[in-house]
Amino acid sequence: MDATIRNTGDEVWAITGASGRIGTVLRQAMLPEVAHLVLIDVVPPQQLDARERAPHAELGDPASLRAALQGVDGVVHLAAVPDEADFHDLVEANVIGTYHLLEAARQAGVRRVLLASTGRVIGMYDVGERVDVTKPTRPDGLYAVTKTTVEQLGRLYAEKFGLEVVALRIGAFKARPAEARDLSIWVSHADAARAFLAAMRHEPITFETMFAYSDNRDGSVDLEAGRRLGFEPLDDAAVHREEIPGRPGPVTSGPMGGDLASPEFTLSKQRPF
Ligand SMILES: NC(=O)C1=CN([C@@H]2O[C@H](COP(=O)(O)OP(=O)(O)OC[C@H]3O[C@@H](n4cnc5c(N)ncnc54)[C@H](O)[C@@H]3O)[C@@H](O)[C@H]2O)C=CC1
Ligand SMILES: O=C(O)[C@H]1OC(=O)[C@H](O)[C@@H](O)[C@@H]1O
Repeated sequence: MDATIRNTGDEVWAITGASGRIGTVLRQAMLPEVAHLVLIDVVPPQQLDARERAPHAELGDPASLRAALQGVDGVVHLAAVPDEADFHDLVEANVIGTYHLLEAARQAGVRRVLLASTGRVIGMYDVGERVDVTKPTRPDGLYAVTKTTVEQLGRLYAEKFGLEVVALRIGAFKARPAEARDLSIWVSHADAARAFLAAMRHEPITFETMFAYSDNRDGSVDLEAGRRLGFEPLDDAAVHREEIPGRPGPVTSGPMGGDLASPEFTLSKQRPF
């Protein structure tokens, strides 16, 4: 099977969660690559370029998503509750919201959808284990459970309905690594942009899963799945080790999810019943 990099210059892409941390960075990286960008967020995106539009749409309203996705070739789906929270809220935004997004994309004739997953879907593996995308998920909390479902919704929409879907398991997205755990899970802004652009351009795609991490020398996820799609990360958290308060070494024991994998963290976010 010959791999090709698609020329996307005349395409229209949409970003959900466009006003958020990752959305703001991807918006800048993607605008030069396409004809138009459609920005979807409950927080209105600021300072629209002439080639950007921001229709009112939200995850809870599938008809609004379908209208916003008319004429769109590719979607980057970032909008979510992005961390541990009450399970009911996580399911509504991340599971039902992603179902609405995928179904709206199918109805609107979108070709490709990139889904934001997280490294926390493998957060119960011990640091030091080498994890590739073929290993079973071991979510470190209820947020991560909803993201494993996001991945499986993507697989279903690819295999049953013919959408091209890539699930990107994003690491800790920060301008610079800020704590010991980041030495293994950091993804720089530039590498995140490289990951999403590669996933959008590569063909052919049916359903793929990849890690969107920087090339951290202390990392323990296998980046080969992304490399096969053309993602070449260029940054390494260890280069910035001296800038991290306390100049820590890499974490050498415990779950990859760190403190986020503790029972207390998850329980503290749940509405009691
Ligand atoms: N920041 C990180 O280090 C990581 C993020 N991720 C995932 O990447 C994605 C983006 O994360 P961030 O940019 O950090 O989050 P963020 O919270 O900064 O941005 C999310 C955006 O989605 C919007 N949004 C939320 N609910 C919405 C709804 N119902 N309808 C429309 N828009 C809605 C919010 O207004 C916000 O602007 C999330 O799916 C998150 O789970 C995964 C791994 C690491
Ligand atoms: O594992 C982590 O630290 C990251 O995982 C995520 O999925 C979260 O969205 C992000 O806020 C965390 O920083």
